[in-house]
Amino acid sequence: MIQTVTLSHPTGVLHGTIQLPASKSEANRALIIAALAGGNSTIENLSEANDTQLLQRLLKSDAETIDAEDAGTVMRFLTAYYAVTGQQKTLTGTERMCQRPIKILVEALRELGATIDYLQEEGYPPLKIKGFKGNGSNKLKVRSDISSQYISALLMIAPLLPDGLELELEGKIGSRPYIEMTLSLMEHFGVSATFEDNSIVVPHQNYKTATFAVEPDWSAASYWYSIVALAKEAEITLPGLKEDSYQGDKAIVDIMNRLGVYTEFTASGITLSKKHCEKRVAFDFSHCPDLAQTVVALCAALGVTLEMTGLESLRIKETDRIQALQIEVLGMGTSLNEMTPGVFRMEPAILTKRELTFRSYQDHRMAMAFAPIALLETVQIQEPNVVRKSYPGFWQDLEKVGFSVINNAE
Ligand SMILES: O=C(O)C1=C[C@@H](OP(=O)(O)O)[C@@H](O)[C@H](O)C1
Ligand SMILES: C=C(OP(=O)(O)O)C(=O)O
Repeated sequence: MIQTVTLSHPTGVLHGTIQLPASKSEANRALIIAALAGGNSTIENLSEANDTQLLQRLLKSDAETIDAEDAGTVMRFLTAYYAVTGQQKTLTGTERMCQRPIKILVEALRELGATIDYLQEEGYPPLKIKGFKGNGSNKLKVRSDISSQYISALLMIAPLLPDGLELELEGKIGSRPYIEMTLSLMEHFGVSATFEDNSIVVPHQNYKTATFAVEPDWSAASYWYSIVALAKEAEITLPGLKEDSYQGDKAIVDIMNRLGVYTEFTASGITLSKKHCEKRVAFDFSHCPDLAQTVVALCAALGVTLEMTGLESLRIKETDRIQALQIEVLGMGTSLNEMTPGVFRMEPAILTKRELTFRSYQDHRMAMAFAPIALLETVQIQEPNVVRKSYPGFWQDLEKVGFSVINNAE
């Protein structure tokens, strides 16, 4: 039996204030660093995202077998955390998590002295973390064009290594703002590092306890930008969002300024309102990959010609997000095609027949990206519970601004 949610909006007119969930990316870094710091740090506004609630539980768990479920940062960050703290653990996850590569991180940790075995396929979870014997190595070359999470995981444990760590990043540095977020949170907890060109140096040092307040999630804000863009009339206030945020997904401000949404920064957050929308846009998602689904769904709904680069990392996330998008936009009468390697293009819809039932592929961002289309016509989203990963209250927030949200089982 497939659970679905049926969405519509009676008027297309929306005004309201929405308190976004806290950033799971910031929260999960703060949890790992606070655990490495020892003592009693305080993390304020900890995210209600399942990825964060899960990590908080697992860090307190004495279990030998740890299930990271579908949470990438939990899997990657805990692999490094258990290694450096010498904890013997079996680390597993969902079927999809065991298809998300982790070889780059495991090989780096092995070079530093960790003993880690693959329990099934070489290069993938589940892992058996068996111990750590520092071997004096503190210089690593690590590929940075697959996932920044490997880099962030190594950086957070780096100050505990006897001689610190010197990382040389090889290849294109993807999702760079997440690496910078990691270094910023490390600094907040007393650890200094340098990041010049493709080299990051973290001397041996101790973390200090601290108080850290997690910001509201800019990735979650992207769905509210889409809602304003598709509304007949709208003014939505999102308290707590800051222009000088640690989060790279604040890039949504400039992206959506071209797609019909104006952002006013106020002392208490941001207020979104409608403005002119361009008919042809091009964006590079190399440093904000989690925004791509939001933008594809919106441009398909608006009939905007969209060209995109920087989508490589989407293949190995909660689902193959490129393939999922290519399938789902077909139901909207358009297609997303790779014109040349790495360059994707989507033209305005040419078909009028629209089958607006969207699959979510066990991916929270597929469900949330396509939901705003309910402002144009009734939409069904399958497996709506996937939003718990980052934004458990998403459907309830839609109801706060007048959406009809009907849960049903097909
Ligand atoms: O470090 C993080 O918190 C994240 C990094 C990104 O992954 P990649 O670095 O694999 O692109 C992003 O997609 C993910 O949602 C969260
Ligand atoms: C890819 C994501 O998260 P993770 O990699 O941590 O599973 C996401 O939240 O879009």
